[in-house]
Amino acid sequence: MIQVQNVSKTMGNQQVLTDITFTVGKGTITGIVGRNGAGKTTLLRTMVTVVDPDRGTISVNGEDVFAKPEAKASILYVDDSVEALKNYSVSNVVSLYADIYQNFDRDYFQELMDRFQMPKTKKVKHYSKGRKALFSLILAFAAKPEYVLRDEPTDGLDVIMKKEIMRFMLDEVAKEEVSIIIATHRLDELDSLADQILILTEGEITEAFQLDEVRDIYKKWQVVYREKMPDSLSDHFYILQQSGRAYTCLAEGNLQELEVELQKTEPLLYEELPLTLEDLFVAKLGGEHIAE
Ligand SMILES: Nc1ncnc2c1ncn2[C@@H]1O[C@H](COP(=O)(O)OP(=O)(O)OP(=O)(O)O)[C@@H](O)[C@H]1O
Repeated sequence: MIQVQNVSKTMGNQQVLTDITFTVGKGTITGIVGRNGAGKTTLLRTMVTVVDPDRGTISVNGEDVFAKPEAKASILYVDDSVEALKNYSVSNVVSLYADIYQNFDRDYFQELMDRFQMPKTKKVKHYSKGRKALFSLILAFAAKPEYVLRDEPTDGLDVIMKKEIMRFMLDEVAKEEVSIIIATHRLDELDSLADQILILTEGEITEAFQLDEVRDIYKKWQVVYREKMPDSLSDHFYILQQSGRAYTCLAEGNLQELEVELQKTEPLLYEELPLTLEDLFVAKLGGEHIAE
């Protein structure tokens, strides 16, 4: 388990992180979502001790990462270092990783390279942008860490590569019990992926959700009426979108009771729609979009 407790950091004269507290369990995906400049990268860099917090503690499996540097051996921060190694050959990068990470598993590395049909190129620079992103993750997971920190995992990638990268991370969590912390400005990327979402706004966690809890509390329906939606309902439903007499709305609370109320109003039709994170945050934050 990673425990971040009351972490604050000022850089220059700017308060970049304020009293950050959260926990990351084993085999889970945590999304840290925030706009540009919210402090996501600084938070990840603090977790791997590249940045020293002014206050607060970070521990991994009960050990303070600043007091006991070996405690951070189980965390791997995937940054753009593959870009810096682009002139190296693939085999040199693998040797470098095997030297740095004690648990680096060459067989697993090869298995992943084969699974993703990575081209048999000599130098890293011959990989496309998408392949470089995949290669970074293959290296990271082959190092067998317990926790992987990934900043903007799909920035600048095409839709197919994005899906491939996200599915890869989900597979690793399911099969290898690794935990992943993803910092992103895109909430939609985390749909049906994250277990926990932390919203970072100007260095503060302003919302924190466990997704399985949230999905028990909210439901999204599309409802069509002959006339307009009765006022008795509009008090309990957050209207995400209205097109003529068709409403896309979010219900919060006792969902069974609310569905009975909905049926009583005799809509022409109503159907449940899949709930997205974006719906939730638009509703919860009063219409303010977080994702871009
Ligand atoms: N070394 C530094 N000195 C002074 N200010 C810094 C330093 N590093 C970061 N900052 C400031 O801290 C704030 C948070 O930056 P950070 O890169 O952590 O945000 P972010 O959420 O990752 O943003 P992005 O999505 O744009 O990468 C920004 O306003 C940035 O200018």
